[in-house]
Amino acid sequence: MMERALSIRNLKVSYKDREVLKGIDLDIYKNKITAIIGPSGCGKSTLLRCMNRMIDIVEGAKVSGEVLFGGENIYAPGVDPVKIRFKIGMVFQKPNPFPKSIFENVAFGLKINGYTGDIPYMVEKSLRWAGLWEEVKGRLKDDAYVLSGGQQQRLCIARALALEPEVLLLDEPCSALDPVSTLRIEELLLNLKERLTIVIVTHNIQQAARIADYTAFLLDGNLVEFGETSSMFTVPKDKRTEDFITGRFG
Ligand SMILES: Nc1ncnc2c1ncn2[C@@H]1O[C@H](COP(=O)(O)OP(=O)(O)OP(=O)(O)O)[C@@H](O)[C@H]1O
Repeated sequence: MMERALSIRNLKVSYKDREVLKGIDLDIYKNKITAIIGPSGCGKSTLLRCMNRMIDIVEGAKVSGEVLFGGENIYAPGVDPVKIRFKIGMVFQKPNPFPKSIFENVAFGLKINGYTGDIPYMVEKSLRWAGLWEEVKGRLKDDAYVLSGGQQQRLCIARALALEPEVLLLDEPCSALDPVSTLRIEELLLNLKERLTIVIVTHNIQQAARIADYTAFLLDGNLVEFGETSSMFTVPKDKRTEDFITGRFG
């Protein structure tokens, strides 16, 4: 049987009194790319934010159910969400480098984490993993904002990778990027899955088809269908999945 990086069990989320995730059960397999797709407002970002307790910082959000990581529920009492986020990293829609140098952006997490090893080595390694090293090696002291949008997004990926996470969550990481930068990120994710597990929220069906091993289709807070991308996109089990992936709604 395939190993799971995360197991989500009966996950429910409400904002104030409105339930937006209505009991999700979903397994995220190790060293695979899982895409979460569905129409706007169906709960994709909310589900992703539950996977590393980023949801904790959303005001008014109430979570019930379990997210098992290494056999332990990350919502159990006493679990430190900060530690969880080191192991389950996240990259957002809009590239959000810190107002610091390229080097310091990648080194930041290591420093606040009290890392005592070789920081320059880790910075180089992370930038290589993120496919950015060759482009920035001569200007590590430059401000991160001099980089293009696509490079900034790869820098944010490098920043997350520096902490050697087991899982990387990406919330529409390419939606602010041009097609060439988008393809570079996709290529990068395909290479990265050898090292870690990837979950990506995307509004781009073609992107899911290109890179995801598994796809989860959400609709109105429910998981309608989950399975191998290749079979879901050729023979969807549910009529609603078929309608969505053929562009009839959403
Ligand atoms: N902080 C919040 N407070 C109240 N309601 C929220 C909050 N965040 C999201 N919602 C609502 O919860 C529902 C699910 O939102 P979510 O962002 O998870 O969906 P999504 O599928 O990622 O949407 P999109 O594709 O448009 O980003 C939506 O109806 C949204 O308006």
